[in-house]
Amino acid sequence: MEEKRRAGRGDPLDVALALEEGRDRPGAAKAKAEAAPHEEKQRRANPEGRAKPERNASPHKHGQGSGTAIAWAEARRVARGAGRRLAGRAEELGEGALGAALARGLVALTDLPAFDSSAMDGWAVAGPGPWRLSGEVLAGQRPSGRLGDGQAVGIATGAVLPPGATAVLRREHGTVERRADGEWLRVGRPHPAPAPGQDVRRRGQECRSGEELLPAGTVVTPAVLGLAAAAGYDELTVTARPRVEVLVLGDELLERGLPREGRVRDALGPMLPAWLRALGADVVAVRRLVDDAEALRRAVAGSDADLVVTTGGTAGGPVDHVHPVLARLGARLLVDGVAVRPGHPMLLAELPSGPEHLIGLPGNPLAAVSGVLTLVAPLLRTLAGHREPAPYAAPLTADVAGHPSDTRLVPVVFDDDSAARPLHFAGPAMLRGLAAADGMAVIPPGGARAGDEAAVLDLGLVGGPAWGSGV
Ligand SMILES: Nc1nc2c(c(=O)[nH]1)N[C@H]1C(S)=C(S)[C@@H](COP(=O)(O)OP(=O)(O)OC[C@H]3O[C@@H](n4cnc5c(N)ncnc54)[C@H](O)[C@@H]3O)O[C@H]1N2
Ligand code: MOO
Repeated sequence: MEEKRRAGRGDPLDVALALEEGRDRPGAAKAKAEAAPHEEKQRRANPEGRAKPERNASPHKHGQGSGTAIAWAEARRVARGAGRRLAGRAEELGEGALGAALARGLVALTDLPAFDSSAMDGWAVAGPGPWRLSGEVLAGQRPSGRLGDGQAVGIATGAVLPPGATAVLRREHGTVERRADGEWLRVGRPHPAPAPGQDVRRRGQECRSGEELLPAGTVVTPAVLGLAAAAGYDELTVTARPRVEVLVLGDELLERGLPREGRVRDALGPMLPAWLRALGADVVAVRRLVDDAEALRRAVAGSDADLVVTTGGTAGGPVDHVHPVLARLGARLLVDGVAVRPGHPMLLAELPSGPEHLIGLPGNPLAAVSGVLTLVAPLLRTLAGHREPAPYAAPLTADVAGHPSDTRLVPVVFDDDSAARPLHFAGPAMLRGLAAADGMAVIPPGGARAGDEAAVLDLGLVGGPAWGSGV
């Protein structure tokens, strides 16, 4: 009871800091789970799930308990609905297409297999044995003629079945006898005679020409490349990759060497581009900017990307320039703060000119990742034409303390039974938990108990398979 009251009254930042120091408080989680409304319940109670009215960017402080934060699930919906699928374009069939989404369904350009062929090395036979044996047909060759009943020809796996052949006898199931009148093939004991059609791959077994093999929106994986090649494609029509520019803000950031004199290494510059590519983006530039409003304004206004992602400067500190710059650019804030920990100062803005959207990720590295999962991934999926991944849930192995009113995203690893074990070192400024994690569990306001099913966001495969462009 005491725990419950403490948690209910606690400053949200206190809770975040307690977690950052690894002082998870399972008791508080239990108590609050009973007291606080579950986000999903709130959503059901408001099935419309409408976004808060959009606001023009204001130069004033945001994301610091100003009351503008929207629920986590709502923020994802707003981000998903903020853009439109980009146009399709032809892409050579190869690694360059990996990670893009098919703009049209993949329709077979041929029957597969394209012809009747042998599934085994052995002999193509016609009718019942013994068979008089002559010649051989290898993969890629045309058979020289028709087989009559009682005739056989040597055949390799994948070779065209000669017309008239009724079955294939595997090499290990037959014996060849040399006689004065030629070579004769018999079924070797104890094997049965091949049934009609045995070990024959029939034309069209896998698909008929014109059949849809994969729907539009399928992400191009290595397997899709293989299937498309088999089905006759030299290029694919894929949805263009959203062009994304990353602006890393912060005078305190170092590109190399050890942290020193109050400065820290930039952890986001090396992390975000690969992550964004895995989400289907074409990362056109990563720029580090000093904390200067005019430099930021020029960089945003001058960008020709579809989406600009900034890191840092989202809060209300003395050199946090993102809000004022958006206000100067006449941006509309679609999301200005999200009820999620970490990451609550994240924002999504629509710009009147230049890049269509800007997503401001908080500077704390795990908070930035929370912004990637909450705003960037849903928007990129829409722009890139990716389908929504199937959600999945896993039981938690331990109680997880909740925030009184916000969703928490907590790094977890799957154990041998596919249960999710919450990791320590999950404070907003930490990456140690995340780097060891398989996913991020979504902990509703109030927390969750051991055994509760928690939704888990995949990390390597955020929002779909992680096939980057490789560049
Ligand atoms: N008075 C308040 N202050 C803060 C609040 C609040 O509610 N009231 N919220 C805190 C939270 S939560 C977050 S998250 C941060 C978000 O701040 P910004 O987006 O403005 O980020 P910065 O101030 O620029 O940086 C925060 C922190 O992260 C470090 N950082 C920034 N960029 C990087 C990078 N690329 N690699 C590694 N580390 C980075 C930076 O040095 C700071 O330590 O605001 C809190 N403050
Ligand atoms: O809690 Mo902040 O949003 O560090 O991430």
